[in-house]
Amino acid sequence: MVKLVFPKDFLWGTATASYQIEGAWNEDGKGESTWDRFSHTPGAIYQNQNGDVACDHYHRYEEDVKLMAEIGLKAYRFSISWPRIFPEGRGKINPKGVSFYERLINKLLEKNIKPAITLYHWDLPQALEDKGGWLNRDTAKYFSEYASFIFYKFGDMVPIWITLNEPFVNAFLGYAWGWHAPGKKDLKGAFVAGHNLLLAHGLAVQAYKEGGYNGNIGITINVAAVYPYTNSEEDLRAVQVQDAFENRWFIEPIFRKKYPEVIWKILEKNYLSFDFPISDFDIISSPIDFLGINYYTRNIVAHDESNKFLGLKRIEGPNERTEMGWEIYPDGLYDILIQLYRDYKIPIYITENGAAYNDKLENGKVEDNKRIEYLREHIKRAYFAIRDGVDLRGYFIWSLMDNFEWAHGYSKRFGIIYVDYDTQKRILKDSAYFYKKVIEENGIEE
Ligand SMILES: CO[C@H](O)c1c[n+]2c([nH]1)[C@H](O)[C@@H](O)[C@H](O)[C@H]2CO
Repeated sequence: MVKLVFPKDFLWGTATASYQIEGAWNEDGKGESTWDRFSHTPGAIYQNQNGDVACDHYHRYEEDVKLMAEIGLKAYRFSISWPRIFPEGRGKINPKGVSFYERLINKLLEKNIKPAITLYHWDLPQALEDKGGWLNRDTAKYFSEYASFIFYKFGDMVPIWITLNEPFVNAFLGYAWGWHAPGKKDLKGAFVAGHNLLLAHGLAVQAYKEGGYNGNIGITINVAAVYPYTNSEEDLRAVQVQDAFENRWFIEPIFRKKYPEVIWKILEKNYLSFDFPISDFDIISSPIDFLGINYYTRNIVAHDESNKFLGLKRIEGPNERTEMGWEIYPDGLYDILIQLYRDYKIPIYITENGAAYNDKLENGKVEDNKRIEYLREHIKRAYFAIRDGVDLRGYFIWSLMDNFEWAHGYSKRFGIIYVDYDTQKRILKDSAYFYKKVIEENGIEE
């Protein structure tokens, strides 16, 4: 067996998000978030579950950091709950919220685990949503105020900063299709929300750079490698359109100061015009230090004129799928890494990769062999991408522990740590021991 050894300082981590693990939804002065409101709305979430308690990480963070150290993590990606810091989104600060994150960061540093902070992972202060949320351009300014405060408090303690998690998902699932908070259904509004999210990103990057902090800042984008159903001209064009919409819409403004032309033309054809000030793109394209990508699966697309927006349809792939119904396609990770590095020549972190399986706790163990296989195959593709020239800096498994999977509630388990929600007991799955070995050996058997 050939050993695939990663670069010496390659960062092995896991990822979580505040609303999905913290609980304490209205404790110690925290303000309501859009996800508190959305998950309290009957019918929004599987079995009307919510994140009120989640993994109770707010109270159990010390135990959780100990488990991270037991696995040997080099880094831990987590998000800060904006309304836990600014209950109303801006103005009054909640000192108990600041103290929680200060204690968490110090615990991580004590264990030599690098904190990687996501400033915003979708839990917007409800008070700002009440003023229009991401449809209101002022929210971008409020975000930069929030970010500036967080940088002021933790900027010299934290080496990796991510402004936003997946603006595409927040904008389109939250403002176009109604599947996520705030549950709106307006396609034009989703593009406006997406633009204001990018503006918020750019303002936060400017604040970070003006602060002279010594870490790195970037953004996390969800990406799925795209393949044609056939090699027909029409299907090849469908690939271009899908790639531009789902992968590049939030990347091109940062690196090229404009939205992908192919989509812009479709919007104009559908009478969706936007008067985004050109000066916004100078802010949005403030130079970042890395691109974070979340990769889970690929898309196969075919031309479909009955789809009046993008003119395409998705085709199910032939391979095995995870509990989310997502096709397992590790080569897609290699392909998207090669494509993105070819186009933007910027350091990349895989800020999320992982799989949901119907894990069973039996005799105190969780034998999640399918997840181990999923992780092994994707880690191998990460290695091959580095071998072939990609400046890949790190890999974060989604997720450290089972948690609240948005509209699916607790029905999908992504963790390498099993959470018994009745007792809040944590049990390392076999995949945690697999990952411990990968980290110890800084590599994997081919
Ligand atoms: C296509 O998957 C997306 O890129 C994606 C998958 N995931 C995500 N984004 C989010 O960043 C996480 O909060 C989810 O818990 C996680 C698992 O669903």
